[in-house]
Amino acid sequence: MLSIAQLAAQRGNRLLFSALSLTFQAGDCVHLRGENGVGKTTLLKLLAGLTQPLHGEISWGEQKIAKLGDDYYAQLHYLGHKDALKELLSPFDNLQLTAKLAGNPLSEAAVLQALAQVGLARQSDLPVRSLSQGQKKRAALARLVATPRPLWLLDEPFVGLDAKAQEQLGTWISEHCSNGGITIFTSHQIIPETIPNLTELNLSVKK
Ligand SMILES: Nc1ncnc2c1ncn2[C@@H]1O[C@H](COP(=O)(O)OP(=O)(O)OP(=O)(O)O)[C@@H](O)[C@H]1O
Repeated sequence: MLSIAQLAAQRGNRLLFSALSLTFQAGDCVHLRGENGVGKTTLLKLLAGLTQPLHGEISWGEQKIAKLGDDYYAQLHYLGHKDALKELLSPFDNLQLTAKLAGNPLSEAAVLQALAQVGLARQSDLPVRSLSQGQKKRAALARLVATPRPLWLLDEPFVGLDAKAQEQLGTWISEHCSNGGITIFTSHQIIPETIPNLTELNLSVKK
């Protein structure tokens, strides 16, 4: 369970939201909505432990994430606007390196299988800089399928993907939540119908 209590966030000198209290249970699949600049990315970064709140607490289970540190990071996948890929390395090397740095090394077969699942079997050895935007997004998404983690925090994960890949990602999100995972994602796009049980959280009306 992920919970936030009396959370307030400020960027620059602007208060984005305050007194935000929410609980996300196992199986929750949440579409974080709201107008540009309302603070959706900021909230995802706070939940990922990448930035600090002005006030309030975020807890995973019974413990504060600030206290859990690496034990909390090992529970989540965060995919931001930037794909966090090393442009000179291949999708294969990127995925293997990321998994190793996170303390979950993957076998060569597991890396290749994940890349095949995201449709990059033929591009697995090309430098990321030579891939299209959608292929780069797929390379980043390979982390989700390669290493199971209960919490997925995804910022605009559908951007750059073709219709089929959007549907596929929708299916993975849906399966993840059906299996007791939590997914919180932002999207200004139409959500694929492959995510049937979606909760909407509009940050504009929570402010
Ligand atoms: N590093 C920063 N320094 C100062 N202000 C920032 C910084 N990052 C974001 N902001 C401001 O914080 C506000 C919220 O930004 P955020 O990216 O969280 O919005 P968002 O709801 O995700 O928007 P969008 O729908 O456009 O992606 C914006 O007004 C933005 O200008």
